[in-house]
Amino acid sequence: MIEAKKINFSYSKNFALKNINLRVKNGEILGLIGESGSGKSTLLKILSGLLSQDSGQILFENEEILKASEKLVPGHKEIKTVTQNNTLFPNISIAENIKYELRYYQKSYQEEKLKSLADLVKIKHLLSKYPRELSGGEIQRVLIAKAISDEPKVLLLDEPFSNLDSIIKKKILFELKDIISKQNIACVFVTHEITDALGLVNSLVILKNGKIVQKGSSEEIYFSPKSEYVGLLTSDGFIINNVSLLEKLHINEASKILLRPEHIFFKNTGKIAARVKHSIFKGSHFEIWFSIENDPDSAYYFKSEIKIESETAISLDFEGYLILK
Ligand SMILES: Nc1ncnc2c1ncn2[C@@H]1O[C@H](COP(=O)(O)OP(=O)(O)OP(=O)(O)O)[C@@H](O)[C@H]1O
Repeated sequence: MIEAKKINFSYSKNFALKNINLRVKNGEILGLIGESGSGKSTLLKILSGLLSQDSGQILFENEEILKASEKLVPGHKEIKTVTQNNTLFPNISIAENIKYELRYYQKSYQEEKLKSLADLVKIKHLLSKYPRELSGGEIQRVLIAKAISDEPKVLLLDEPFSNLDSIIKKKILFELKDIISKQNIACVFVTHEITDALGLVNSLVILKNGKIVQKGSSEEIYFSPKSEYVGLLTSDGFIINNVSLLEKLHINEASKILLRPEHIFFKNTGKIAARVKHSIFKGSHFEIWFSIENDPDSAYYFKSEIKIESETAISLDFEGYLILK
């Protein structure tokens, strides 16, 4: 288990992490989400022992770990981090790069482990190549294999899947979740792609300007965002807080709502008159962008199985939108 207690840290006057408390149990994944510059990577560096907090503690298996400034070699051997940076040795093969992590084990174990890791992240065909011969996504898969090779107790993932194709990414995410649960690893997963995180994590922490603004399960965060910031971070959506517009939309019970595409229904008998502006082909569906008839500057979209021509007059209903405080 890894835990952060009352962590404070600042680089300068411009940015600070403030009173960060979080805990990740063994076998669980905590998703760390926040806009660019909110402090996700900084927090990960503190958790991994690469950066020293100004105050507060990091506990690993209930014991405080030394700060980076208190150690000869920063970091912790049971805590592995994967970032987007290529940290492979350039002049040895991919197989040798991975086996380097396993250098204290017998040769037969190294070979066996290499084979199972290569199967897992689909890099069998790359083992004899050199890092310079690999694409960005292939390097990321090798880095993941390296990080989990020595079965760490804590795995910190800083957007390590950003270069992967969607199908292989999903496959690796599911398999990684399985490994984390079977090997009882505590994992913190930083991502911009909230859709990657929602189904993967056991809990989510949302950061804004170095502060935790909401914690909870994916469902809690998605269905009960405490603020505009959290609501818009977790999915596409529109904030409506203009009273006269809310009235025009027949929404009387709130002064601010989050309207997501899934809350908008195309109905012949809908209460709201709208006009289609664009139909954008998205493969599995069309994004139908429209404006409200009596507010021509408004721009919202819903998902539709069929294309609807621009300038078509349609009627809509809004159901299930979230009321924001
Ligand atoms: N070494 C540094 N020295 C000074 N300021 C820094 C340093 N590293 C990061 N910062 C600043 O600290 C803030 C938080 O940066 P951090 O990289 O933790 O954000 P992030 O949430 O991971 O962002 P992103 O999603 O863009 O990677 C930013 O304002 C950044 O400019």
